[in-house]
Amino acid sequence: MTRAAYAHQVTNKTTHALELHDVTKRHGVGDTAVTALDRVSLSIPRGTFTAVMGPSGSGKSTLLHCAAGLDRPDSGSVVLDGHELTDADETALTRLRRERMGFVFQSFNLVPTLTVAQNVALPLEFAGRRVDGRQVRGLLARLGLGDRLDHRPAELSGGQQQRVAIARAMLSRPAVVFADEPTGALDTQAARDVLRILREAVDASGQTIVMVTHDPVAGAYADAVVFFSDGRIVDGMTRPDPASVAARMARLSASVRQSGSGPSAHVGQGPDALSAHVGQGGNVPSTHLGHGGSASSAQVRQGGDVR
Ligand SMILES: Nc1ncnc2c1ncn2[C@@H]1O[C@H](COP(=O)(O)OP(=O)(O)OP(=O)(O)O)[C@@H](O)[C@H]1O
Repeated sequence: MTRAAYAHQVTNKTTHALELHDVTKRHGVGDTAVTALDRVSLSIPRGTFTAVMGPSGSGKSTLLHCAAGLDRPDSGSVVLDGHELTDADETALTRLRRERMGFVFQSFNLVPTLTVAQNVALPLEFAGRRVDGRQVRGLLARLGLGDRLDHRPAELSGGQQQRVAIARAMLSRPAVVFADEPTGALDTQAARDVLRILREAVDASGQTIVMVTHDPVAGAYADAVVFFSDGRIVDGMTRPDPASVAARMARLSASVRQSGSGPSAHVGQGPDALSAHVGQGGNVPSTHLGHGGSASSAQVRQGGDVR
């Protein structure tokens, strides 16, 4: 490794949990090929909560898959917790996922035959690490499941099952928790409980969370929202509130409907080469959002618009 590359990794370790540089991912081949991510750059500071939003088909899931090493970009680089994923072989990726990432899915993905406590301990056991029963019980108690340790998933409500999945994702204090529509299958109250828990994990424990969601209320629990359209980051918002997020989403969806697919669906100021810098001021590291290219850049200030 060159000295510059080493310096980059060290810097990255102290500031950003996740960085995507100029990531492009195409699905399919020939005439039917789709560019799901188009030179996307994104830096997520440690201890922050980022929501990824955008119309259906805009590339959110592909982003999550590339960021978690579940899918390989065609070009560009992904660095998670200081580790370059794009160079890693499958064994190394599996280890990185087990040791440094947590996952929360819409459908909970709990093992039905295991108890709550066993489900939570499972990733650590897979990783061959010691499971501290006290830590498992303490975490579940904090998530309001202290009296459900020996229940099976089928004996829990949807919201309770998702809280188990969150405990499972967070037990090992991973560098990043990826949440894919974590409230999609929940009623309003259970969804709020889950979002509050995610928020608290960031505020109290410094957890880094990247969450894909369609729900403006969910997006508003994040520190920053990154808006996708046509495989590009086209907008960003810090200190989001549900009404502003809903308005941006409506604008994006209308723009996509008007223009169909293609670069004209791009929302934002300036030409195709848009980058948005989402900053929080002071010493808080900023989330840098960019779409590759050279021409224009934009700043999102606290709670403000891209300019
Ligand atoms: N395996 C695949 N083969 C071919 N095309 C794909 C594949 N996966 C995704 N795509 C296409 O890539 C684009 C981005 O898809 P992606 O699932 O990332 O979008 P999304 O924003 O997560 O959508 P949704 O909100 O509907 O889940 C879409 O046009 C989709 O049809």
